[in-house]
Amino acid sequence: MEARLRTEGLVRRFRGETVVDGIDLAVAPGKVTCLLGPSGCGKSTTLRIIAGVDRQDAGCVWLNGEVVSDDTRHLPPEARGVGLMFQDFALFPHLTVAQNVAFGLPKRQAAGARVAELLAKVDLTGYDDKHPHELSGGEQQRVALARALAPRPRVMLMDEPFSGLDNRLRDGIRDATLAVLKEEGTAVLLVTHEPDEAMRMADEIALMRGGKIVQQAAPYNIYNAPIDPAAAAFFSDINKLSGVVHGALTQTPFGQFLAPGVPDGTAVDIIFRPQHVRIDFDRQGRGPNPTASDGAPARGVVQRARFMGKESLVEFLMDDGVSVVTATVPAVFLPKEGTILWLSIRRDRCFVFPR
Ligand SMILES: Nc1ncnc2c1ncn2[C@@H]1O[C@H](COP(=O)(O)OP(=O)(O)OP(=O)(O)O)[C@@H](O)[C@H]1O
Repeated sequence: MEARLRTEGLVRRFRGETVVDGIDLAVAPGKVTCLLGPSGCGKSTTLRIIAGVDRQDAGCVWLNGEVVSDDTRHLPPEARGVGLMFQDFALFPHLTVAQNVAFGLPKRQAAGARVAELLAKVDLTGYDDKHPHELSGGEQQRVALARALAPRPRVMLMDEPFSGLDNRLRDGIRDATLAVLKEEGTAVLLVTHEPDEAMRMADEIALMRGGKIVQQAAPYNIYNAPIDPAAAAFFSDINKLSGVVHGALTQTPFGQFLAPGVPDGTAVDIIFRPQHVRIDFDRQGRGPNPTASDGAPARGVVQRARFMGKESLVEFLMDDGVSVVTATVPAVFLPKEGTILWLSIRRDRCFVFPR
C-alpha cells in the first residue's frame, strides 16, 4: 500500500550541529511507526519538520503522495492536513467537550454526528457538555484524541502523547487510542523515548541515535535481532560475555559460539538478555545435559539476588572467575548468596558483535 507519510534525506542543523541526519521514513495507512530513542537524538525535531512547524535544511516530506516540503516548497502546518497530538494536549478550558472536539471541523459542516461518533469511539458518550476541568487526565487525553481525529486526518503525528498520564491509566489509554487509530485507517508517526510504549504501540520501530535511524523493524525483530549492543541494551538489561575469535568460533563459559565472517584475533561481545537465561540445580557437580537450543550449561555462584515483584534478578559469578551473568527468574525463587547453580542461554537469543 502506498505510504501516506514519507520522508527522504531529512537533515536539520542548529548552530552548525546536525541533529537530524538523513531521515528516511514511510508510514502506510492504518500503520503506526514509533520514532524511539534517547533524549536529544532528534525525534521531536523530525516530527516538527513533518508537521511543518520547523523546516529542514535538506530533504523532502511527502504527505498523501504530494510533496509538502522540499528545497523550494514549504506548506504551512495548517495546510498539511495532519492531526497533531502532543504531550501538553491543552484542551480549550472555556469550551465544552463537544465544542473542543468540533473545534477543528469546518464551520459550515454539521459537526453533531461526527462529534457523537468520535465520543463513542473514545468511550465518552454523554460527556458532551462537560468542561475539561471536570475530567480526569485520561478522559482529557481521550477528548484530545477525538479532537485530533475529528477532521479525519489521514496522518497523525504524536509526540510523547501519553507521558502526562499516570502509569495505571496509561496502558488503557494507549490501547484505546491504538484501536481508534486503526479503525480510522490513520497513518501514525509516534515519538517516544520509552521502549515499552514503542513495543506496545508500533507496527514498526525506527530506533534513532545521534540524528540517524540505526535500525528499523517490527518490534519482535528489533528486540530479537538488534543491530548492535546499544540497540540491544535500549530494550532491557543485557549480559555481555567477552571472547576472541579463532576459526570463526569464540570460546565462552557456555561453550563455543559461531562468529561467521569475523577475522581471527578479533575481540567480540556475546550479548543476551537476563530473561533468556535458564537456571537449574547442581547435581553433584553436574548440570543439565547440553541441548541444541540451549547449548552447554555453565556453573555459577549467586552473588546477589534482588526481589523485583513479579520476578527476581539474580547475579552470578561464573566458574571462569571473570564472567558475570544476570538472570531473571520467577519471584518465588530467591536463591541465597553463595548458592551454586547451572545456567544455560537460549542460543537463538544470543548476539555476537565484534567489539
Ligand atoms: N530550536 C532549536 N534550537 C537549537 N537547538 C535545538 C532546537 N531544537 C532542538 N534542538 C537541539 O536538537 C537536539 C535534538 O532535539 P530533539 O528535541 O529533536 O530531541 P528528542 O530526541 O526529541 O529529545 P527529547 O526526547 O528529549 O524530546 C537537541 O540537542 C536539542 O537541544
